[in-house]
Amino acid sequence: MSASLTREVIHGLPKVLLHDHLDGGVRPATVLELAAEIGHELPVTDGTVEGLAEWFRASADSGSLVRYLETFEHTVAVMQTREHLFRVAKECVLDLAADGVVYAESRYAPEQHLERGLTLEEVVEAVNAGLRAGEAEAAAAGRPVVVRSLLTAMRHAARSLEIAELAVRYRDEGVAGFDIAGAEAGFPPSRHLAAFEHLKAHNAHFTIHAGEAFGLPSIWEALQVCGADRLGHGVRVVDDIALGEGTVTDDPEAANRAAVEDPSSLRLGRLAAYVRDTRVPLEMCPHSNVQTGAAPSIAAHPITALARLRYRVTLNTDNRLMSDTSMTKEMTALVEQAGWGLDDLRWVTTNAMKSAFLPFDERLELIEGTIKPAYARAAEGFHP
Ligand SMILES: O=c1[nH]cnc2c1ncn2[C@@H]1O[C@H](CO)[C@@H](O)[C@H]1O
Ligand SMILES: [Zn+2]
Repeated sequence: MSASLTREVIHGLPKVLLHDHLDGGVRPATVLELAAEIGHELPVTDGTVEGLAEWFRASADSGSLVRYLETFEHTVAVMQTREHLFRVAKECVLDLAADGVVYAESRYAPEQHLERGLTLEEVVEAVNAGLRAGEAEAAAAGRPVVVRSLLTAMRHAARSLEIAELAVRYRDEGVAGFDIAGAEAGFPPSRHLAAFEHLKAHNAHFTIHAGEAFGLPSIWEALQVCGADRLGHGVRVVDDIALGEGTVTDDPEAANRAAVEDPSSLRLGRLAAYVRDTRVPLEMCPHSNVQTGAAPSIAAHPITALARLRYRVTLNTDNRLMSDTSMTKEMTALVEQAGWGLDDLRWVTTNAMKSAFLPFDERLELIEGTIKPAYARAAEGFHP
């Protein structure tokens, strides 16, 4: 089946994206134009869109999360006014719609957009307005997409309670939840307990970047101390899955094979079992992980073993600009390099929709009304 599952077919499939950074998906042409407008100096001087796009990709391709994150300086710099935030948010929605995304959660850290005098509220309102404008334009063009935002607090900073309060205040105006991001090592999520307590007191949703650059203690804290609804990445849960004398982490390619041929040869530790038993959604981002060194390659990415073990796996882009990716590209890479088929793509899409921070009835409507029928039609195409 996967032989005819071409990039074009995949492009036409509905997709659900839970983990996409607004400041990680700015169009390179927009970075170039806005940087010139505000006088922000960019690291490449040839003045071409291609040169800048390549600079982001290559700089992010360092094997280090810290260096990957340094590139955000140049997108955050051009997202400091109402007009610019509106434009970036609107273009994000249009780009996602063009990629076949039908539901997305776009995250960003309001505290990073105050350099030119905006308040936190003004930042959120400008992004919201841009998202709504993008939805309207995409719908008018026949590509309807629902986009909600997640407000991120930076884990090295100290504003998480304020940002959590902001997320609760704007929950009925398009903000679906909260997130913690930034360099992981040395900044455990438990530093932000007050924020999580506030969210729980108000029955609000949150996810935490955990188990990306740092391993099991980070995942354990995110779930058992903080109470996260989902895990951003979570890929290092495989440190707690034994294979032979070692773990999946030691030989992920062998683990992917073993998960298909003999799943019982993979033995889950207590934490790995807890994550699977309680159906914790994993927001997995293969290309980003290869760039930051969290995974060796697409073929050997643990997403395949975790999918075969029936974890609640979702597929995401993380940062479309830095990781030079899209949902179509993530899906196509798994089909071409990791043996995924149409059933797998439908499954991760449905998993993501089930795990969205959107009211249950709205999730169900997208699953029943949009996702299932489109995948059923695609499946017929393979069996005429
Ligand atoms: O993969 C990631 N891991 C941790 N932090 C990230 C990742 N991608 C982006 N950000 C951080 O999240 C901020 C808000 O969107 C970005 O500015 C970046 O610093
Ligand atoms: Zn991320």
